[in-house]
Amino acid sequence: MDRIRVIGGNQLNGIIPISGAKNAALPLMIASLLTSDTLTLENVPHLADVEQLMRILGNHGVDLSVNGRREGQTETYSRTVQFTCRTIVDTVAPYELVSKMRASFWVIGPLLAREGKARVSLPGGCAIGTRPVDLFLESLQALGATIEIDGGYVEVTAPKGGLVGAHYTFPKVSVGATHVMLMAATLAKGTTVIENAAREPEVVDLAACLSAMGAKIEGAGTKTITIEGVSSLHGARHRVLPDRIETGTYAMAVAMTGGDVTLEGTNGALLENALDALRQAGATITQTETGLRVVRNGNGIQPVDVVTEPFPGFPTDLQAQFMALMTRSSGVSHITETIFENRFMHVQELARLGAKISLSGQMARIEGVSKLKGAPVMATDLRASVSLVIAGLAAEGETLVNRVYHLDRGFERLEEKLTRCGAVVERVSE
Ligand SMILES: CC(=O)N[C@H]1[C@@H](OP(=O)(O)OP(=O)(O)OC[C@H]2O[C@@H](n3ccc(=O)[nH]c3=O)[C@H](O)[C@@H]2O)O[C@H](CO)[C@@H](O)[C@@H]1O
Ligand SMILES: C=C(OP(=O)(O)O)C(=O)O
Repeated sequence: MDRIRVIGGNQLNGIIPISGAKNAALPLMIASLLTSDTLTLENVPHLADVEQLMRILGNHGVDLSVNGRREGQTETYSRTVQFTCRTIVDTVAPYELVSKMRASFWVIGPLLAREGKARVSLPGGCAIGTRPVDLFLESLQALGATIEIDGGYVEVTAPKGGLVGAHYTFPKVSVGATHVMLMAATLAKGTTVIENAAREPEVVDLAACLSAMGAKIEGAGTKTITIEGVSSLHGARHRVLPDRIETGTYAMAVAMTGGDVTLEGTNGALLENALDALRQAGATITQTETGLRVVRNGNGIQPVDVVTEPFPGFPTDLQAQFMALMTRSSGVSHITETIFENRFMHVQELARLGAKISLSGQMARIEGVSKLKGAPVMATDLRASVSLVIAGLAAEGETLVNRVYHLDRGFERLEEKLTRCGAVVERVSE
């Protein structure tokens, strides 16, 4: 199994191209199930989750055509991919495919809207909490669907005349359930109003793509989204927005090691809250014409308290990385996780490197230390894994990060991007 070896101590200097966002690409790809025309997506990142979703979509009848790399900028693997689903050949999403990745459950919305039925395995994904699907089911029921759970599968059926628009208030903000209700409502009869909708940039990106496909959507990016159902959607061309979590991750890596890096092709407006925290920690961050420049020279890392919240709050997907940074701060900081109940699996691994962290319920207290020392570590989820790479970049000696497949789910060419900026990071196969 592959591992990532990090030799700490080097600053980061140079350019890191930011890829298309995993968490936007996945729902955008799923939206291709809503039309018999071709949906062309540019800037699709080359990630294990994207490849897995391609297999899942193929199973439903989506034909794929991959058209090479984007031009003009520093080379990335991000590609233009055409998705064409002339007919849905199977409305079953089987356990073997869905259990590997939570977002694959989201096919339930388009399959239901277009075919009137779906049978989708309950999902898998990162081990960061229980992650129920009650909000998906409740919101689809609001559109008239009937739901049964059978043998680990959700069986969902639309009423005879198809889904019907409705007014639904999410009792809790859910990114995935907002994506799914949004997609389903585009083909429902009449008007749907989603209250307490997720406001994440990835929801806005999906709404923009659906609108380009002929959907009538207002309010994406606010708490209330209104959708006027249409009888069919058509093809479109859409560019996946830059990955704000990858952006924040590399910004935190630079804040950790010191140096001067431009995160190319990204936009600070996607993660203002996290950038504010980084500025308080001592980094200088400026938007330039080509991307986001992150500099930390001379000054140390200041302790900063953060609380994870739905957008526009501090993202839970940057919590582990920020904790890694705080392990080297010059004081005591607190990080409170409010989204997932079990997203502190990196704490004990950071402790292997010498971090001083104590947990009390959903709050971590981090006492900064003057040095970390490399060690073998293992993470159980994607963002926790990359937090260990960040810690390793500032640790003395060698850090070996096991279970690299987590990293491959969400970071395109991580070791290459870091190495080009002066880090010593390599993949070792055994
Ligand atoms: C592929 C993708 O985009 N994944 C992101 C998405 O996950 P995902 O869409 O799964 O996360 P949600 O926003 O749905 O989850 C937020 C909270 O709502 C709870 N919940 C959710 C659905 C439900 O039916 N019932 C319920 O109780 C969850 O357990 C969690 O406590 O948003 C999360 C929160 O920003 C991010 O960490 C993930 O990276
Ligand atoms: C938690 C994540 O992914 P998923 O929702 O697919 O588990 C993530 O991207 O950090």
